[in-house]
Amino acid sequence: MLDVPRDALLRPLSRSEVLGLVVRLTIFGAATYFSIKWVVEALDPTHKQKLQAKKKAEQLMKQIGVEGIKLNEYEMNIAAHLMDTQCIKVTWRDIAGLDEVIAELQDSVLLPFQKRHLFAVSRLFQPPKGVLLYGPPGCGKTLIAKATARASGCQFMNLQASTLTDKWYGESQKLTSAVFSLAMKIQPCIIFIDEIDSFLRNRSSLDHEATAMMKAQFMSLWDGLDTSTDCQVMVMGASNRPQDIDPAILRRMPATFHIGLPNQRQRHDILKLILAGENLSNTVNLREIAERTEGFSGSDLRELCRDAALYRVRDYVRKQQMKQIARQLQECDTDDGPVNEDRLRPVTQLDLLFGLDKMKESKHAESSQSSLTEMPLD
Ligand SMILES: Nc1ncnc2c1ncn2[C@@H]1O[C@H](COP(=O)(O)OP(=O)(O)OP(=O)(O)O)[C@@H](O)[C@H]1O
Repeated sequence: MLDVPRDALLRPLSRSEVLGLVVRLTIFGAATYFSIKWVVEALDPTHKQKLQAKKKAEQLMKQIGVEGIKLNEYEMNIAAHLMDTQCIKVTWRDIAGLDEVIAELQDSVLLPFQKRHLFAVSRLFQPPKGVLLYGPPGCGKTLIAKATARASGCQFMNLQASTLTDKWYGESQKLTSAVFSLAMKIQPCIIFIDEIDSFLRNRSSLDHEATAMMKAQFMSLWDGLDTSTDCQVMVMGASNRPQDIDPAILRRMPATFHIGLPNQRQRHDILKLILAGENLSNTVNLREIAERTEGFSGSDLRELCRDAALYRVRDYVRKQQMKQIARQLQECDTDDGPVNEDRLRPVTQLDLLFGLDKMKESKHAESSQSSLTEMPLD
């Protein structure tokens, strides 16, 4: 053991010794703090993701003109899901056959946002805090959400279920709370949740504790939007399976819009819009195609038209190949004109009918596959 003289232990420390001790303690404290921070960050698998989200969020916030607002780590994470509505290409004119839905949406959802001063006089005029777009896949829900975002002039937060659910224990709740606090900070804001059924589905006893808590918290924060009359935040959900949504959530979305499979008139309008600007032959009769596409969604119709348009490209390529072969056989020189004419023939009714048959076949195969997978195994 070190033999320290008793006097040295008992005498008071000099000023420089105290100063030296304080400096050493501060350096030790700082080194410990940064080492622990470094270890925690190294152990956190989401650290890199968080840094990227922060960078993206900062960039986005600048782009959408939100500056000078202080955000915490979780709000930064959520801010990465904001969309620059000026960059959204979809407008109302890109949606066919849904004029009634669009008019209703404009009156009940957009007007209160756009003419805030007129609506401020009464609580009855407040925009709905929840809107649900529901219907089969491929019928225009996402198109409508995008066009709403563009027309509203609001900030638009585009959330996927996984943004809030695929997180460490406890993180989901912090992120959920960040969704609402960020929306309040940057309001007016629409929080859009695609496939809201997979995110806020019927609560069951099988729910993980964290999921159940996150849902309860989401609802209570949502209710909180109602407490202030000048709050300009709205949740908009889209779903193919509204029957799977928790009834408590459905109650919070009083404005519902059914976007179903298009009827014959709507199919005609959609076909006209999709084929606008295409080189069509005089033989094309879109009424006939609309009549023969019962059960097709807007997205099926787009696929049909795409196939039809491709047939002429295929024909063009074949024709060019045939011409080339003929030239080689005749061994003639090139002054007969260029081999590559750059004009495609117009789309004909036959192309559309071929596209229709192909689409019907693939839909048939799809439905027989799904009926096979739905068959009980025993
Ligand atoms: N009413 C419509 N007018 C014009 N195009 C449409 C319409 N409905 C669907 N489409 C076409 O189908 C594509 C898919 O539509 P959209 O993504 O909006 O469907 P959705 O209902 O959101 O489907 P999902 O539920 O699978 O997300 C669109 O990009 C568009 O090309």
